[in-house]
Amino acid sequence: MEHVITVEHLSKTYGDTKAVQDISFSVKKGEIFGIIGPNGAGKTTTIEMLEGIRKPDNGTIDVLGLVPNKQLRELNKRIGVQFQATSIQNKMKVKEALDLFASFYKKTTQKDHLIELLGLKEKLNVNFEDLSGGWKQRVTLALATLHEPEIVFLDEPSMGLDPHARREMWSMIKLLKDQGCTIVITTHYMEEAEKLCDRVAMIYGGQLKALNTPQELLNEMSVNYLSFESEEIEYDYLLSLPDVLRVEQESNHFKVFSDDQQTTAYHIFKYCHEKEVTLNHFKFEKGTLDDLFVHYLEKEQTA
Ligand SMILES: Nc1ncnc2c1ncn2[C@@H]1O[C@H](COP(=O)(O)OP(=O)(O)OP(=O)(O)O)[C@@H](O)[C@H]1O
Repeated sequence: MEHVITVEHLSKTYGDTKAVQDISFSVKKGEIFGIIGPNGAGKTTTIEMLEGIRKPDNGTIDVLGLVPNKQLRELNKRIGVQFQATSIQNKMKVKEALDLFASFYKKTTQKDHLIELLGLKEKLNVNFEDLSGGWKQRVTLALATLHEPEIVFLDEPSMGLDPHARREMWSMIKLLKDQGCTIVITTHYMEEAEKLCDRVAMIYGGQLKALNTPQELLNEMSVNYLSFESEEIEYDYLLSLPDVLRVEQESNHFKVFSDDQQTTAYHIFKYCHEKEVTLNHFKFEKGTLDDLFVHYLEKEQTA
């Protein structure tokens, strides 16, 4: 598989803040690659170094055979960067914004196709300020892709969107992928990473903590759990059971993470039967990247 981005030992410090520390990864041609992590993890710093906007302190970056911060003009012909909605004039009509951005590039044969693809036709004469958040994001996505870039960089593209608009944004991004575009996206919405990305790099405190497909990450980490409510069962008892990795308790609601859910469930039911303890809403739950993330954060805090 061809790699379009290769990053080796990348670091960036602001004063005392180590924003990115010794990160290495590669992005494959045609994939949706997610950089995920909580606020302040180093996602924006990382993606902006790939875009050539920020200069790394250490390490190397190769994007389409170019060094981003040194060959920015060449790079900008081949990559697309989604601008923040705030960088577009409010009184500008959608059509005017598309025409303006198209004038920056030689190759903009995509314009009509994008209008069609992103469903922008009905909004062409609407002022940017009068669009909803979801439509604004569609427009900025179109502006980023007018020149048929090989890679598109999206920094938190569904930030502030309602769940419906967010799903629509995912469909748009998948359409771009279907056209052969490679997409690098930062997000702190774990559901977005799980549903949209082919592979995700999980960063926290500027460090790369994990890199894999969302499914493999979940498989590796045993984040499936038993969920139930009980007034009488004890946290320490649950934690003492064989195969149990950890237990989360919020008042009478328990999540029991186990290497062997069937055996753990058997022990819990047997105990409850013998002690006449009542369990409610017992379920076998599938873990999500959210659970994986909490797991990582807790590991960090106890380390
Ligand atoms: N220009 C800057 N000057 C000083 N510190 C900065 C600068 N940019 C980012 N930082 C700090 O570097 C760290 C990483 O920030 P960054 O914006 O890359 O993280 P992020 O994961 O994108 O977070 P968010 O989701 O909140 O934007 C944070 O501690 C942040 O405060």
